Amino acid sequence: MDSQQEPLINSSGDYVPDLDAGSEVDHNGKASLKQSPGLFIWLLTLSAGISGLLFGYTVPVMVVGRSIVGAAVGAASFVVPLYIAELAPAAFRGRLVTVNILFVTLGQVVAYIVGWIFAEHGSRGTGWRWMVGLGALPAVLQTVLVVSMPETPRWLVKAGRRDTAREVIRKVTGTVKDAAKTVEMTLKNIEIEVREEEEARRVSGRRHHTGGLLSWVGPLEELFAVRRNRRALAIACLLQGLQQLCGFNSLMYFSSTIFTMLGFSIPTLTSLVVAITNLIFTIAALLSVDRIGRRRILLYSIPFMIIGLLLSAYGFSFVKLSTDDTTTTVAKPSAQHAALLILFSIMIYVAAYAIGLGNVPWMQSELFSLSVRSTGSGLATATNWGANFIVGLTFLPLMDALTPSWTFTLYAIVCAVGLSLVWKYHPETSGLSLEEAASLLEDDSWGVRTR
Ligand SMILES: O[C@H]1[C@H](O)[C@@H](O)[C@H](O)[C@@H](O)[C@H]1O
Repeated sequence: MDSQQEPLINSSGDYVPDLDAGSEVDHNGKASLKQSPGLFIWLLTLSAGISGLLFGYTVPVMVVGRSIVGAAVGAASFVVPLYIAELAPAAFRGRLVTVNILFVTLGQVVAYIVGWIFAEHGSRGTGWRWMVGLGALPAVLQTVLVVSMPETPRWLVKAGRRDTAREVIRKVTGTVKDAAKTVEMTLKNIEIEVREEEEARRVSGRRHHTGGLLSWVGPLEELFAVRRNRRALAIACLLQGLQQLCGFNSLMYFSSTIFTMLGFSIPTLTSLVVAITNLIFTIAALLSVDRIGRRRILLYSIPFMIIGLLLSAYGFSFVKLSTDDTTTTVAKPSAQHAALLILFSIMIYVAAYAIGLGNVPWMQSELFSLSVRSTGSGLATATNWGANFIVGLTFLPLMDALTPSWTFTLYAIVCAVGLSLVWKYHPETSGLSLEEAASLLEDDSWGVRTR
């Protein structure tokens, strides 16, 4: 497999199903997260994909296998944060969505370790099959757990199952002070929003197809026809696009290639440093995102990403490299300081990413009102995987064509543009109920207080 096939296999398929999954969950009371056939399709595709990777002997079969796994992962990456956001109490929503990302980053660390163990000690012929096959274990665990999970209260209210919705809210609220009052208020807010949306739809004359193949048309129309929905979509896609176009996953996919070029003796272990930094700072985000706020945490962290990228660009200007990953070009001793500088600046970049851009975009569902929440989140997730695909495919060619220094500078420019757009358009949504957060985008300043 050459360096061009590798990113193709890495990203193929991940963004394909998100739109579909979006309409599956919007459903207007006809399907649900748990009962939907989506779950079973997801499981089937995941098993089929993993089998393709396990038993495939040619690159095309592997691309197909990886695409199928990608389809399942794409759907899950959008449904899981949406489900968490709809279920979580406002004060903990950011933290709970970040728990999901924490497990993603933990999974990445485990994957690196498994990869390293099989690369060092496994058989050359079959070791890689174990690497991909072991991915089935967490999927099976997830399947077992999903069966016992409740529907979200918002879906239940829309489906006319008010008492069950109250029961779920009660369970989630627990025994906090004034719990009974909180439960009734939450339920009332959801009901008001559902009623207002039905009323708005009636006035505008828009009709939603309930269920069936065309169930995605109504929410899609409404997403583009209503100003606040368009704004929500613009912000969600901006963040998801930025999360990938800032270049982070080129480090995830190619850090061992980069560290080999820099002359580190065990590049897989050095890459592990990247994954572990990501994990540790995602924990920091978990502890602070609801307190600091989504907007502020992005405004504080993206400048450090820019600094990290520019420092690496500077470091790369001292090292002469070849991006051909089949040959190991050991850097001269004079370049060793530059290599350490690059490692250090990459860690600054990764830490800053993990605190902000790594997780805030996944809180996208709080920007959308209920009727378009899953369609909007689906489109934004598709933007994420689309951008991921582009970055995976272009990283090595860019390193060749522009030099590593300019490639990292380019990512810094993307971050700077993103930072200014976040400053201008991203409102603070932390601590607000989903209903309050979505209504922020009504006003002309997009809910942004720039002071
Ligand atoms: O939020 C996650 C996380 O930051 C991962 O580390 C990254 O690989 C994913 O692309 C991103 O969506």
